[in-house]
Amino acid sequence: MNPPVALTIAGSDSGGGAGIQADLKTFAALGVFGTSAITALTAQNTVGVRGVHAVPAEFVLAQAEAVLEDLPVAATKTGMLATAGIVHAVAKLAAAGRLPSLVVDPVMVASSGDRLLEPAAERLYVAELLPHATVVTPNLVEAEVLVKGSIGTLAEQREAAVALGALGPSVVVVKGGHAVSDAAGEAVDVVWDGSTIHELRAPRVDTPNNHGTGCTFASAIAAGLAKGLAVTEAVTAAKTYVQRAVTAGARWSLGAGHGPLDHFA
Ligand SMILES: Nc1ncnc2c1ncn2[C@@H]1O[C@H](COP(=O)(O)OP(=O)(O)O)[C@@H](O)[C@H]1O
Ligand SMILES: Cc1ncc(COP(=O)(O)OP(=O)(O)O)c(N)n1
Repeated sequence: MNPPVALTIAGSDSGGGAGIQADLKTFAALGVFGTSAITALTAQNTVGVRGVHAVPAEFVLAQAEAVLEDLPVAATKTGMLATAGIVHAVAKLAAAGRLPSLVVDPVMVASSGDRLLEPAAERLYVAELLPHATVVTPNLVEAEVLVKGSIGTLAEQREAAVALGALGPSVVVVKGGHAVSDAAGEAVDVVWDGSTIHELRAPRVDTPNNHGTGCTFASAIAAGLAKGLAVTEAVTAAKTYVQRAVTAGARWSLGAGHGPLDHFA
């Protein structure tokens, strides 16, 4: 029997911890056949991003269309989209109904602090891409940019999730890997499912090896959707998967900075 197929539209992380590399490892670990459209090459390691070489938007589309016209893609995930041109092109594809079960991880800045998205592209997420998302998964900083407000408490994280829901996605997850003041010892993600809010909590793993957590979480959601899970089930399963990968990756010592997760734990 054929495996389910998922497509990731994201950037390459030469260090292997985040981006396309994390997405494809996640898909494979979860029994999903992964395909990709690469938006940018990054010269990156666990310490930081040394350079970004964006792919022209037309060639990102050419990759996605080559995959979509041949393979039975059941779920899609976007990560680093790099430029306003690429966000616009991907949004047009989504608006045409070509990107099934779309998980949008609005990657803006790496954990090292390096920018991964042109500032001019931020407003296009709101205006063009989020209305077509099945799930959007901003971290706290990305949620602050998208809702134009600051998030310092769990109550504000919840308010941001509701505000993002008004922008069009079916489900919103405001991730709490970057702690808020009243979530001591836990990584708390706030989920708005279209009508109600709930929290996904897990013990915060004390480790520097957290590079690629966001990419891994969003791809795990896409993998769950490709396998036919309901959206909130896919989100819950992704939280369990990322917790396992962070916990196992904490045993590793790869690189001098923020090391990768163990996707095959
Ligand atoms: N140290 C940690 N321990 C446990 N879970 C974590 C940790 N860091 C991040 N997570 C989880 O990983 C997922 C990605 O979150 P986050 O790190 O906020 O995203 P991003 O990588 O986009 O900044 C979330 O489910 C979050 O709760
Ligand atoms: C090519 C590329 N894409 C995305 C990221 C960011 O990864 P993410 O998992 O969102 O977060 P950090 O671990 O970097 O905080 C990246 N670094 N490179």
